Amino acid sequence: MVVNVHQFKQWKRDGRAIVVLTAWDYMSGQIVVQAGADIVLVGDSLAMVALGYETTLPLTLEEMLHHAKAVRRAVDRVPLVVDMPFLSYQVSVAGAIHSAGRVLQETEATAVKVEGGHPAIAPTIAALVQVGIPVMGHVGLTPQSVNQFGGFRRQGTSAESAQRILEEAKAVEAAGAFCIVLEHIPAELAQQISQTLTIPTIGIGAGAHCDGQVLVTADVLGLSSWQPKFAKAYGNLRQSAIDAAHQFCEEVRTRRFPNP
Ligand SMILES: Nc1nc(=O)c2c([nH]1)NC[C@@H]1CN(c3ccc(C(=O)N[C@@H](CCC(=O)O)C(=O)O)cc3)CN21
Ligand SMILES: CC(C)C(=O)C(=O)O
Ligand SMILES: [Mg+2]
Repeated sequence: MVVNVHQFKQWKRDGRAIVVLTAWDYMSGQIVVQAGADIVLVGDSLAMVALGYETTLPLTLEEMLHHAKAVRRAVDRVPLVVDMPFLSYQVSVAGAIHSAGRVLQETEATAVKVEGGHPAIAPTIAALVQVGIPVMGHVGLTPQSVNQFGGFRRQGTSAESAQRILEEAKAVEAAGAFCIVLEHIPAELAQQISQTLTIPTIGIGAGAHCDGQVLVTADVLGLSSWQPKFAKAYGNLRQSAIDAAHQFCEEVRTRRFPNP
């Protein structure tokens, strides 16, 4: 049965962990679907993982649409969430509806994800939900604010900023988001937010008390050239791939491939 986004609230009440994995093309989409992810996220981390940028900021809406369409061809029965790129939703509420509407229309995504909370983004989330676009929120380390933060730094480490992030999370829920990503914040803060909200929290570098977890799939596979400290590699695909490609190079140079 196809899961709809509202059922995840019941999963939270049941204590059933929600697993989110990212994808950036057809092949990575197939891999995470076959692995059994509950939600596939076309994260704007693809700017760094698949396109080689140093931050997520250069990714455009057009580029995201291109990647999300490829992922969609691999994702059939699992909810597909697409990150709204920097500048595609912050300028105005009407602009956000237009951008997010294009994502649903052109990629057949189930929902979009936007970074931030109160006061700037919550009204935008409410407007998207009102026109029928489900929204996943994202607070804490919101990578599109990397220049404001002065690096990909852990957020919510002072009492004041922890309070602000809690308020943002509440505003995101009140605006109608169906779930919320908590990124790179102290575990105790993530626990407090998870206990306060009725929508599920999806942690990344936010401790063990979130209702679900997300990681960038390239990190999980051990495929990334670089990954955050909080990520865990369950494989070593990068070295396996280099070894395989290197073996091909050697066999061609020594005339062992192709065989007669
Ligand atoms: N491969 C990959 N995995 C990710 O999880 C990920 C991306 N890319 N790109 C988008 C964002 C960026 N993320 C990041 C990136 C770096 C740190 C990190 O290493 N933070 C250091 C401090 C860095 C600094 O001060 O500049 C830390 O100790 O908190 C954390 C999250 C998470 N996201
Ligand atoms: C890591 C997740 C939450 C994300 O926003 C991304 O991949 O861009
Ligand atoms: Mg993102």
